[in-house]
Amino acid sequence: MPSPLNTLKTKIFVLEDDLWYSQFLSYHLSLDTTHEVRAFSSANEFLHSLSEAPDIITLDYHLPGFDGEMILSRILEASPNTYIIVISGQEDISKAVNTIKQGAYDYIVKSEETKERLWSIVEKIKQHIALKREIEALRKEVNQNLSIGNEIVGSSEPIQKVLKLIQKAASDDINLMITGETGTGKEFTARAIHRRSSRAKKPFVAVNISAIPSELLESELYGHEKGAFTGATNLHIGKFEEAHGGTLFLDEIGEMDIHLQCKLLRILQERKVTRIGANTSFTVDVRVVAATNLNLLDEVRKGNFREDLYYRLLGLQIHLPPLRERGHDLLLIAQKVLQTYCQQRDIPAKSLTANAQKKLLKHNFPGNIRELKAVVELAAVLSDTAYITPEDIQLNESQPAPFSEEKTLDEYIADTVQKYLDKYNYNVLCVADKLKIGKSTIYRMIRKKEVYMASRK
Ligand SMILES: Nc1ncnc2c1ncn2[C@@H]1O[C@H](COP(=O)(O)OP(=O)(O)OP(=O)(O)O)[C@@H](O)[C@H]1O
Repeated sequence: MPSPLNTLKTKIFVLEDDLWYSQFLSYHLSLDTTHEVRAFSSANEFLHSLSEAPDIITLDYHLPGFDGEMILSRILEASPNTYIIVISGQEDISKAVNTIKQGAYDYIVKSEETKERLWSIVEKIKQHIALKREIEALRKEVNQNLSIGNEIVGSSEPIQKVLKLIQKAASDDINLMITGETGTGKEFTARAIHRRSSRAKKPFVAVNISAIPSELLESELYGHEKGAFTGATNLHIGKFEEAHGGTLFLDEIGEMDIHLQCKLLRILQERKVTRIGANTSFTVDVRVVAATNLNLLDEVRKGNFREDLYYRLLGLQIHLPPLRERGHDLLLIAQKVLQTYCQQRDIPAKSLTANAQKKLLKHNFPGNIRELKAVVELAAVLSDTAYITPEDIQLNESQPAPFSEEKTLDEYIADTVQKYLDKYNYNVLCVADKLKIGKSTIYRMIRKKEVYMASRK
């Protein structure tokens, strides 16, 4: 069965002042019923019709009163995707070369063989066009599948903002800083961005800084030569080198030892890495995506994180909201996780009952998407039917919900003031204004150590 792409008509314009020859070409080209042929004897009328963007034009190069070169360039300007076949009464090799250099697809001299040559050129062009349309359709399909919204689902306002940033991050090569509580999907997001970036064909290398002892981190990141230190029995390629051309994801960057931060800053500035024990350095081209669940600016204030490194890494910042701030997105994610789980295990699809959904919505999910995923996957195992019921949902209720803790009113007030101080960079005047309280109240709370000028973790 012909593909729908191949059943589209091919629009062909014939520009020829010799009436007999024009009819000859048009008749011949119309023998294929998928061709839609239109003949022009006047260059003016022809030029006005270029907005119709024909697929193919046969161009008589020697129209009386018109310069063939000028018409050719007008066509290329007005309809750059049109294939132009120049037809000339005279054999002139240098003109043929020039027209093709200018952008014509082919050059035919009027002769006994014109009909056959024209036919085979048109067939070749049609194959090109079909291929182009197919590529275009595939590209659209791939882009749709790659649409970030298919992967990171959610319609809540915070997630819609995040999705916009992710799209920007994918189309630019700027460094990224992804922040958010544990399990909010920082690595998941970094991978999604990498897959959509110009570096997609190169590696994505993830390093969890907190999981590697400080004394090993340097060698892990930059590599070492054989014999560089006791125990270095083999050459070791560092993560920077491994990620060359691609993306290096530095998870929990806030946990990096302050001494190592200095070296990282230098490498990011110079883009050159020297393996431990080596005499020479080499250039690395990596996009660094740093992630943290700490308030890194706080760490800077406390002297735990270098300010210069902070700004070097910052680039574009994407903050992933916790699940409890994503409203009903939680259910969309749960359904997606469920669908993926069932597909991967080749088991019939399951869905959440209304009561199961309510139960999920009531839970606080301190472990965010990681916790939700574990809960939903376990529910899929426990459910014996096509439905997930509340009984299948096993929640770890030991974690208190944020406001379920019993506190005095003063403690709640102090908490609120602290949150505002953290949010507004410890600007007391601004916080006093926002909360409609006196600034002296805040200063008193600071003196009494009820609130702090840097957030307590
Ligand atoms: N939008 C999402 N849709 C489906 N699954 C997700 C999504 N975001 C994250 N996940 C899944 O949740 C789990 C945790 O995600 P990830 O490791 O990216 O979180 P994180 O913020 O980097 O966590 P941590 O701070 O602990 O390193 C992973 O299994 C990941 O596949």
